[in-house]
Amino acid sequence: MSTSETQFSSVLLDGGVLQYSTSAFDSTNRGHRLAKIPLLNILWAGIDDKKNVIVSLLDATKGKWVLRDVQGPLQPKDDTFAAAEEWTKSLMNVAYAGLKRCKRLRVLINPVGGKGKAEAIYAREVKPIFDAAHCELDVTVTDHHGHMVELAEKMSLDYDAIVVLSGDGGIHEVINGLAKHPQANKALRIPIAQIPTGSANAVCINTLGPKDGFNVAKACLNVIKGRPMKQNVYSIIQGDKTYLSFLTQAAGLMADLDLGTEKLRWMGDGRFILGYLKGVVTKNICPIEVEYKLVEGNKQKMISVGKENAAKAHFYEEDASAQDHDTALPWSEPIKDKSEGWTKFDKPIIYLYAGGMPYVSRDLMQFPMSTPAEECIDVVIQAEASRGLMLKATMGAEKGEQYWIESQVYLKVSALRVKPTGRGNLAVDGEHYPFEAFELRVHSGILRFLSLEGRYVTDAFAFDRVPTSGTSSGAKQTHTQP
Ligand SMILES: Nc1ncnc2c1ncn2[C@@H]1O[C@H](COP(=O)(O)OP(=O)(O)OP(=O)(O)O)[C@@H](O)[C@H]1O
Repeated sequence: MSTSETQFSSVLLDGGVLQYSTSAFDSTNRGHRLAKIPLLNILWAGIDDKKNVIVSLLDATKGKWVLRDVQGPLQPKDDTFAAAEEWTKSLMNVAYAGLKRCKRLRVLINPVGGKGKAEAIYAREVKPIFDAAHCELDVTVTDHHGHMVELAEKMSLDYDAIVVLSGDGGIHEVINGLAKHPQANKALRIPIAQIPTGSANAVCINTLGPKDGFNVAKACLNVIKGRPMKQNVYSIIQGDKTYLSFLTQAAGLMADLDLGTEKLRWMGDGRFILGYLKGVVTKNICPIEVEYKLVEGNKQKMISVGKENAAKAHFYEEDASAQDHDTALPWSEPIKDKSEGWTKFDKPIIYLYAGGMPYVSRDLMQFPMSTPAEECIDVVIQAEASRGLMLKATMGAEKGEQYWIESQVYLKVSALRVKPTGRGNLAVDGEHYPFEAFELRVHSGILRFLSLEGRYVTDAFAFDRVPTSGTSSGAKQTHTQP
């Protein structure tokens, strides 16, 4: 791309970066700072009514992400205008290469999730960024629990993405609403993105990485520039009801710590640590029987596949609109294989935790082997262990180090059955569910989350760690093989 020889002479496009001297746009700026902005961060380039060239961008050069308009007046010569127009068009082409511009967004805001600041965050940070990218916005603020289910169930399907300002409970409601939509197959294929305004915000932590998981501006950039990434969905059949889940199913300590700390939402994700410590002190045995269909139970084998998958992008190649939307939803078909191929877990359990994304919160990478690509769900069963070992499991939990603890059984399964034998808590995607028997199945190729990288960002996990002997070797897990 050529640059204009007028006031754009110091603007360069080099290696995917827009590089400019601040004086090129702003003659009042005497600093002449050299700014380098990745093309990814360019939201818009154009010429306004007053003949100002404006480039809207997210500037992260000083650590904090700031929405910035860099602009400069055109010189009153026709050829300058033509050159500037060509320049802005070229910049837009490279900044949006292969991507749709001016996305139509269905924005749903939960005003009570997390610290209860979603509406203020939307007005102050989110809307200005979406406006700068010329997105078309259709916004609703929820007014009761379950409202997102109702909105998703009835929504028009004419959107490029559903943007959820909420925690993971909001996403859970959206997918369950979409599943009830008269055109559920098509509805569930609309890409979903989260803006982190809940407590755990696992969708953001996994797709943007733990460092940027609470970065609202980057989450907005993901909405604008992200592409649909594969995301498994799990059907949970409980009695005569079917629910969908995308993140976790927890019973025992891990459910108690989530549901038992809901009144502490003001603490943000700190409430989960408090809940875990309380659970270690009481160390209750979870009254459940667990059966599963094993896909892989060897931690070392999982590591080699996991490492490969973690480095790849898992974007959908096909156009979502080209899908056959008339096929029956997979979970509406009856379960055929009632009895064959199931393995029963035969030890006392402190908790059962199944999940489809590595991070369940910023402080806990519970499922480091989880990738968007596999047709299975990762299951962790914490067999009865000493309090010391359970506390040890918190050390390095943000890097998934508890994976190596032997008493933590780690499995990849294609189906899971849980049957309570007493009283307790069941949390699905962090939401409260009846503590009753359920069966879970895995479904791939339906749901899409927006992502910039096409993978879960698990760089903190040491895939190349050499197992040592002793309580944390983990590699000796063999009793779960079929
Ligand atoms: N206007 C509202 N009034 C009351 N409850 C609401 C309203 N809107 C949404 N909710 C409920 O708020 C609950 C919590 O939402 P959400 O899960 O998104 O936040 P969180 O629990 O703080 O975050 P996370 O799930 O990331 O830990 C959900 O059960 C949802 O139904």
